[in-house]
Amino acid sequence: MAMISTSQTTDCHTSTHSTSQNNDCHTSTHSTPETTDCHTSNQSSQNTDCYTSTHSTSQNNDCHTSTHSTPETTDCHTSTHSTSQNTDCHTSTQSTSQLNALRRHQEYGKIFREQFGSQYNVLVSDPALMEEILRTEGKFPSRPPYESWVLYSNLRHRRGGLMTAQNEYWKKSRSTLAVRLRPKAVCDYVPGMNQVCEDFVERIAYLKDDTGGTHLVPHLLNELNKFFMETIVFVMLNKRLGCLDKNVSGQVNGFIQAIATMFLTGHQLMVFARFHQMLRTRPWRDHVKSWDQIYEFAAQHVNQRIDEVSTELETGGPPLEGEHVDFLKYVVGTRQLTREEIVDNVIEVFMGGIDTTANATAFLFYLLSKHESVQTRLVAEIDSLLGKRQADSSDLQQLPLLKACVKETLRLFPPIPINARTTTEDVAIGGYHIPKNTILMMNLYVVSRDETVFPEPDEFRPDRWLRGEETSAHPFSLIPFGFGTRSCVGEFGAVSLVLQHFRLQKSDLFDIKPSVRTQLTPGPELPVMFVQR
Ligand code: HEM
Repeated sequence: MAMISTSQTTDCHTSTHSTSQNNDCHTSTHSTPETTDCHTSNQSSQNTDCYTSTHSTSQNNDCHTSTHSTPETTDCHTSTHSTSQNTDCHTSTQSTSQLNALRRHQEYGKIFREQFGSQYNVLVSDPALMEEILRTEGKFPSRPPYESWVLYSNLRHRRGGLMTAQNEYWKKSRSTLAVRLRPKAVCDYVPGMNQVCEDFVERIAYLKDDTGGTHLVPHLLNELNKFFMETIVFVMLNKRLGCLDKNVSGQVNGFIQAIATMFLTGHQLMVFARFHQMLRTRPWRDHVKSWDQIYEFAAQHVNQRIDEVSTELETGGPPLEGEHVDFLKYVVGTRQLTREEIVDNVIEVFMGGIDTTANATAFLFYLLSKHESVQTRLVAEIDSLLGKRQADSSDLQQLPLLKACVKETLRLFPPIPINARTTTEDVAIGGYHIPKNTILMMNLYVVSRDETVFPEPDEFRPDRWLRGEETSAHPFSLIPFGFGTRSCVGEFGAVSLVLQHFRLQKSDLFDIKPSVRTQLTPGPELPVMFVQR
C-alpha cells in the first residue's frame, strides 16, 4: 500500500488544494469557474463503504479531468501517491479507507462532488466550510441516518430514536433526553460511575496475562465495550448489568455480541441496504436478527425501569426543584414520549454511546502506551491532584493534560471520521450552489491529518492543546462530537482511574490495524500492556 509522506502532502496542499476561497488549482482550471459547481468524481459503484468508496480515476472524464490543466493535475496526482518508501509507524496505523479519503481530497481539493447512483454527495475537508455548513443549518438539522437502521425500524413499525429521528419527532426526543445527558447532569452520577471504573480496573487485573508475561488483556476492545455499556446503562437506567462480573451472564454476552453483529452488518449494508433487504441477503438477515436481540434484551430492562419510576412518580409526585432525578424518571416525568418512543430512544443512545467511547479509549490507551514521556507527565498530574482518591466531577478542569490527551486522541482517531448533513433546501457553501437533498460529508479525519491545519499532523502531541501552546487552528478544525443542536449528547469519561492502577506500555508483539467498521476502530486486540503500578 502506498503511504503518504507528510512533506509530499504539504506540496500537494499548498500547490494545488487551497480550496474554499475558490482560488485553488481545481477551481482556477475549471471551465465553469466561480460559485457554480464543485468538482465531480464519479464513484465506481459497488463499494461497501460509502465514506471511503474508491472512485475509479479512469471514469472521471467529466468536469474533473476534462477541465483540468493536465500538467498540474498530474504533478499533484503523482506527488501524493508515489511515496511507498515511507515506513513511518504513524502512517502505517492509518486505515486503508482513511488513506483513500486523504488521497481523494489531495487529488480533488477540499470540496468536491461525487455522484452515487442518483444521489449527489459533496465532500468537504476544510474547517471554514464545515463551520459554514453547521452554522447555517435550519431548525431541524438532518443527518443522513444509517439506512439499515431506518429499514429495520420500518420493518418492526418502530419510530427509532435520536440517532435516526428527523424533524419534529427528533426535536421532541432531543429536548426530552439531552437535558439529563449534559455534562452537568451526568456529574450527579459520578460516584456510581467511579464504582463501575473500580470494577473495570479489577477486571483488567484479573484478565491481563501475567503468567505468560505479555501483560496483554485479550479482546481489550470488547472489554472496553462492556465497561462503557455498564456505565451508560447505569447512567440511563440506574442499574448494573453485570458486564464486568468475573462470569458475565449468557444474556449479557448475547447482547454484547448482538451489538457487535449489528454494527458489522450495518457497515456491510452501508450501500444498497434496500437491495439487501429485497434480496434477503445474509448481511440483512443477520442485521435484523441482531437488532431483534438488542431490542428484546434492552426493551425488557427499559420497560422494567419505566414501570418502577412510574410507580415512584405516582406515589411520590413530581420531583422537587433542585432534587437529583435519575435519567429515566426525568424522561417519564415529562410525559413527552410514549413508552415505545422512550424504549427506541434509549436503545439508540446506547448504540450511539458505547462503541464510540470504547474505540476512543482504546486509541487513547494505545497512544499513551506508545508515548511513555507523555504518560509519565500524565501520571504525575493525576497523582499530584488525586493521590489515591477517586476523581470527582470538579477534578476534570484541573487535569489539563488529561483533557489534552483526550482531544489529541480524538484528533488523530475520530471514532466518527465523517459527519454529515443532508441539505433541506438549496444552500450556498464556499460560494458553490448546493441543491436540496445533497449529502454534505465533513471529513473530520482528513482535516485532522492536514498539515496546513495541524503542524506535524501525524504526531501525538497533546501539548498543542495546552495553554500557552494552544494550536492556532480554526475552531472547527476539531469537532469530534459535531456541532450545534444536532451534536453529540454524550460526554467522554475519564481514564484517570486506570492510570492510577496501571502503567501502560506498548507491546512489541504486534501493532494496531485501524479500520472503519461503521466507526473508526483500532481492531479487537490492542498491543497495550497493563503493568501494575
Ligand atoms: C468519544 C465519544 C463520542 C464521540 C466521538 C461521539 C461522536 C458523535 C458525533 C460526531 C455525532 C454526530 C453529531 C452531529 O451530527 O453533529 C454524535 C451524535 C450522537 N451521539 Fe455521540 N459520540 C461519543 C459518545 C457518545 C455517548 C457517550 C453517547 C450517549 C451517552 C452518545 C450519544 C449520541 C447521540 C444520541 C447522538 C445523536 C444526537 C442527535 O442526533 O440529536 N455519544 N456523536
